[in-house]
Amino acid sequence: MSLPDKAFPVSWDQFHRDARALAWRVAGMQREWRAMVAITRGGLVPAAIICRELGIRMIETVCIASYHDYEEQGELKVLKDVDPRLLENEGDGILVIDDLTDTGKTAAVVRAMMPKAHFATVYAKPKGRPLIDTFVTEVSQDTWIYFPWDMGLTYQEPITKGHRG
Ligand SMILES: O=P(O)(O)OC[C@H]1O[C@H](OP(=O)(O)OP(=O)(O)O)[C@H](O)[C@@H]1O
Ligand code: HPA
Ligand SMILES: [Mg+2]
Repeated sequence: MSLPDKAFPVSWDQFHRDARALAWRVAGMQREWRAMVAITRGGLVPAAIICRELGIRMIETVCIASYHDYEEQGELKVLKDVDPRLLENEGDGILVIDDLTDTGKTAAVVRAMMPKAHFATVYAKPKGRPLIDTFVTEVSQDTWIYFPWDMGLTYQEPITKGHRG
């Protein structure tokens, strides 16, 4: 696996704030949503925060698996489709949530199922941006976002070493 040029680590607290900021943006549209669709697995976390803020109680998933490393994404497999009732009117009135869009491939697969759905992600990279409607923070394409559920507390070397005498 090649290493990313830049790292963007996100704490739980920051993720909660950013997901809430996304909820504020979507709330500003003043639309009634028929349902929320979370793109698993990463979309489950912001979906839980945003459905609470927007009062949405009909939550569905679209389950997608892909092999990922920093630069390459393997083939995408849809493991579970959305309920066919949500596909009515090309997905109009459906709010689709994911943690981020990177190359835009995941969003494109789901967009093909529901072309009129509203796509919202917490973070976006430039290639994925055209595939989604609303996001909070953009990071450069050569940045890897480290989510809090993928991290743990570890010892950090001092920035300047050699203080032990
Ligand atoms: O725009 P893309 O290049 O398609 O990348 C974005 C997708 O990649 C990550 O999911 P991943 O496939 O790693 O699976 P996970 O959500 O189960 O962790 C992320 O949660 C997005 O769904
Ligand atoms: N971080 C975590 N998962 C990802 C990313 C990222 O920057 N891009 C695609 N999947
Ligand atoms: Mg994902």
